[in-house]
Amino acid sequence: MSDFRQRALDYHAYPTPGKIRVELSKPADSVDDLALAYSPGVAEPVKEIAEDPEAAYRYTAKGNMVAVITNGTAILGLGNLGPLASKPVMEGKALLFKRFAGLDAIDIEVKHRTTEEFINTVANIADTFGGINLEDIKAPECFEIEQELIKRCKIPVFHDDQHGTAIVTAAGMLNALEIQGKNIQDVKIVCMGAGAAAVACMELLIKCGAQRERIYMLDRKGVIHTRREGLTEHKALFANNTDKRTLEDVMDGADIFVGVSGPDVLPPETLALMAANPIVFACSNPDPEIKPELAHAVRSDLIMATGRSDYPNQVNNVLCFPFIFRGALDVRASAINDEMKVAAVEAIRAITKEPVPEEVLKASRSKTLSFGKEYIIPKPMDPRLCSQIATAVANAAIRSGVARVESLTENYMK
Ligand SMILES: NC(=O)C1=CN([C@@H]2O[C@H](COP(=O)(O)OP(=O)(O)OC[C@H]3O[C@@H](n4cnc5c(N)ncnc54)[C@H](OP(=O)(O)O)[C@@H]3O)[C@@H](O)[C@H]2O)C=CC1
Ligand SMILES: CC(=O)C(=O)O
Ligand SMILES: [Mg+2]
Repeated sequence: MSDFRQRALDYHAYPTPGKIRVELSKPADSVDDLALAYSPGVAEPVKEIAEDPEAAYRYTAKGNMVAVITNGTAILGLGNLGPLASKPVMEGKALLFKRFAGLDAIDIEVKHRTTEEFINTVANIADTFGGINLEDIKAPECFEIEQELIKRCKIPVFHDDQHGTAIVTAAGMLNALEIQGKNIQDVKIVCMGAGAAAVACMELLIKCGAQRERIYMLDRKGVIHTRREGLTEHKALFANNTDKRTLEDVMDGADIFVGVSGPDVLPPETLALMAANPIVFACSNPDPEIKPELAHAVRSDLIMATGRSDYPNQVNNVLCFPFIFRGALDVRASAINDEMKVAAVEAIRAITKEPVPEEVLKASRSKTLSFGKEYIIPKPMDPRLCSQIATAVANAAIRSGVARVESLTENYMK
């Protein structure tokens, strides 16, 4: 067994199995404490909440708690390994919510027969939480699940693999284009993968100025084109009127490659076909579409990003989901809308261009970091992410009318 694999297993197993636990926020030592916490005292907030459901935010942990909910059908790039196998990833998301945004998060892995059954399960427990982060649910079911839950729930519902990924990709991409001296309206984009992350990333890049007809999306069968039959609704949105059929065909002269598919699907000789000064986001986890070492060996004019922590330029939704929920919950937003997503993109971009604090250099084991090819996006451990993204998101929620409090109270890392 490799040293890293053993260390990863030991990290999860010792000294206590798993990565999260519940802790008490009130004293529970004396008879008096118990009389307040449980019977008879607990009856008082019960009656208040029965009269006014909003009182749950005052008397329970609801307002600072996110549910991380999955069915385990698209666990990272590992595929459909089922709900229980996804638990380490979901506990990991909960760890990141707490570590980076002070939010309490609990993982819920749902076994179900039909999409409707999954939706009903989540809708029926939604009121317990301040927000719902849907995770690692495969396309195309993820689209219907998210839309239906947004309709049925009074709290923000956000499919992280769609929108968290898209927000971070858009922020990193706009910064990378600036460095490469290219205009988003002119670039030819290849997107490997046509699932949750791919569709949302491309839709957000289009909102940022990319031209739909200059995007070539591929799934396991190759290029998605207008003469292909049996396309799902979301793939059909990206059907290109082209004679190109293979990855090699579309990579010829491409400016951008976004990989949200699976490991090692981009051969170095295909990368070599790209236009001058290309941008490659190989975001499949844990193994990217091409290893950075291989990519840099064939292109010295490249900007390269992966979804991993152990290379420069980590384009990963961890830069978004803790902070967008922090901002949304701080103003009790009823939803996470496009205005809030754009505010997050802009805040992430802006932080990258500011001087990097010493503690971030230390934590990322870097001597220097400044806006450039090896630093297109902030590091996840940067404490400015929480305050700046959450504030921008909360203010966007207030401006766009989905906040349920009138002003933002500083709530960070409570
Ligand atoms: N860095 C980050 O922040 C994030 C990275 N990701 C990564 O993106 C990938 C996809 O996740 P997600 O969108 O949630 O999953 P989905 O299951 O929704 O979509 C997967 C897509 O990838 C395609 N695909 C898989 N393997 C290949 C292959 N060998 N060649 C071509 N296409 C392939 C599938 O094709 P088909 O439709 O034909 O089945 C499908 O369109 C994962 O690797 C995941 O780790 C996801 C979210 C965030
Ligand atoms: C990062 C992430 O959410 C994924 O790879 O699925
Ligand atoms: Mg995911």
